[in-house]
Amino acid sequence: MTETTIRVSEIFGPTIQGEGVLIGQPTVFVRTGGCDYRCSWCDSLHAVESRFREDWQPLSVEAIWAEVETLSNGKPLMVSLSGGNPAIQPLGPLIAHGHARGYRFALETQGSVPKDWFADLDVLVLSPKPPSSGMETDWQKLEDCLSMADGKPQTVLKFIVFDDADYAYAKSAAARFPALPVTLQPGNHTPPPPEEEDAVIDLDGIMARMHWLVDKVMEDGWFTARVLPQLHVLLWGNRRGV
Ligand SMILES: C[S@@+](CC[C@H](N)C(=O)[O-])C[C@H]1O[C@@H](n2cnc3c(N)ncnc32)[C@H](O)[C@@H]1O
Ligand SMILES: Nc1nc2[nH]cc(C(=O)O)c2c(=O)[nH]1
Ligand code: SF4
Ligand SMILES: [Mg+2]
Repeated sequence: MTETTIRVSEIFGPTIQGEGVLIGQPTVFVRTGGCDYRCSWCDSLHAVESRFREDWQPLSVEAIWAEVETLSNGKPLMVSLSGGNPAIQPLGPLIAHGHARGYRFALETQGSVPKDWFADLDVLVLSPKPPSSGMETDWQKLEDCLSMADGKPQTVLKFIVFDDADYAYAKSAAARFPALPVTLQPGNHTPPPPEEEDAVIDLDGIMARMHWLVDKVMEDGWFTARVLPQLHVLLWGNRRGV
């Protein structure tokens, strides 16, 4: 038994990873509760805002693991750690527990809270936030995240792009870390009210921004970047738990 408790908003899957370099890969999500950011367009407010706190459960590693094993039918796969900011939770023991059973771990974070256990991950997705989010990037913290990872996990940058200013941010942030692969993801303007499970998505808007972003990247000649939609949003809209 470990003493660790982790604040969990939801555990779901298996589903496909809908975003970034692992797009399409089967995975179970462990979404932690709580975030040090408040992005204007956050699509996961049910795991961010403190008014949903009572829905977040403090769970032991064993309890989380029982759910992951049930969902994956005991077959090792990639576990996606998201949130909220999963970096504010003590996830080291969970990662060790899963690795011992043949599972792998990818973490999604904005890069504001470095942790030494980042080095134990298989994939680290850093998604620093562009101007449209209303957040400020602490570049030192982002660099500290990379130092903690110590070159061990596959590390990638994922930028959300709504407009020209976001694109310029992605371009200059990527230039700071020339060794890291980049994915660009058009923003989804219609995060659902967290109370509403099935809010209608602005599919035309998402497709228009995807086209705009592809054109932009081609015109700019940024041929090392990958442009990807949120596949799960195209398939299932803003539904939770998919
Ligand atoms: C909900 S966040 C949780 C992990 C971490 N807090 C972060 O932001 O990286 C998971 C991913 O969704 C992205 N995301 C959040 N809201 C979005 C939106 N409205 N449109 C597109 N991507 C969004 C984030 O940038 C991040 O890459
Ligand atoms: N299928 C699926 N893919 C995802 N990629 C990132 C997600 C997230 O909310 O962190 C997410 C999610 O919630 N579902
Ligand atoms: S950092 Fe991630 S979880 Fe936190 S508010 Fe921004 S998008 Fe949402
Ligand atoms: Mg999401």
